[in-house]
Amino acid sequence: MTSQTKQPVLLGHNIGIKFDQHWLYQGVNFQLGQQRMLAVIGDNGVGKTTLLRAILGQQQLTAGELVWTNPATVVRYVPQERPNVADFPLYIADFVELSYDRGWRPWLSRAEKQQLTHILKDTHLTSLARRRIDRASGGERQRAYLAQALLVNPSVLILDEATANLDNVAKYELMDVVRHYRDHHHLSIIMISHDLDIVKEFADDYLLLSAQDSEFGSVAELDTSRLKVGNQDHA
Ligand SMILES: Nc1ncnc2c1ncn2[C@@H]1O[C@H](COP(=O)(O)OP(=O)(O)OP(=O)(O)O)[C@@H](O)[C@H]1O
Repeated sequence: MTSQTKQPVLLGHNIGIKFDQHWLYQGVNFQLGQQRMLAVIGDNGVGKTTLLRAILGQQQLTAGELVWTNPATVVRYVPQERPNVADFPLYIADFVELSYDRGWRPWLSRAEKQQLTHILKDTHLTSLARRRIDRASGGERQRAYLAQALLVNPSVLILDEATANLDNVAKYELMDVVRHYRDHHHLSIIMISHDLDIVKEFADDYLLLSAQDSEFGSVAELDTSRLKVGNQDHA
């Protein structure tokens, strides 16, 4: 069975969102397939982040529904890199392990330590584990956010313009790790991006949001003439 014929992880049916009597969009249909990368694209202000917020349960839909095939799906989020946001006096390894809910235990279990070591290696942070996060480069910090999200073995990862503000090398380093987890760790991904090069290189499917006629399809068939976006993420 190919990943396309597997049961989808998330279905969006006839979704509409309205603020102050104004519809952002209506009749939006899409699906997130297992081990697929879905790019959410569209003009500034069309409502991409609002849709992600709905997927994360932080925004009510005005119409339609979002259906998780498995309601216990573990979802994690990687934000946009913002210079000076990560102003923590923490080592990268300590920052990454903040994901663990350790309860009353001040230490990590052996399995947790092994998982941390593994994730730091996969995100190319092993040699940087004792570097302070506030002194890391933007690309390193973004990989630390990614490592933090991956530490708890999510089945869905949401990237909100996660490559914005990164140089080309750092963008591809980050997305290569995401792709590896899609292919080898059963991860499904939803990413907002204004970077068409990244979308074409890494995404399988796209959801083009628009006030009039949103469109869902395979990236291989994406007609880029409908897009105003360039190949650069914006801040
Ligand atoms: N809670 C809210 N109440 C009223 N309007 C809102 C609310 N949340 C978002 N909006 C409006 O909805 C529109 C879509 O916002 P959103 O941030 O989802 O767009 P976007 O496509 O992610 O934009 P960008 O590409 O610029 O990041 C904007 O005009 C925003 O001001």
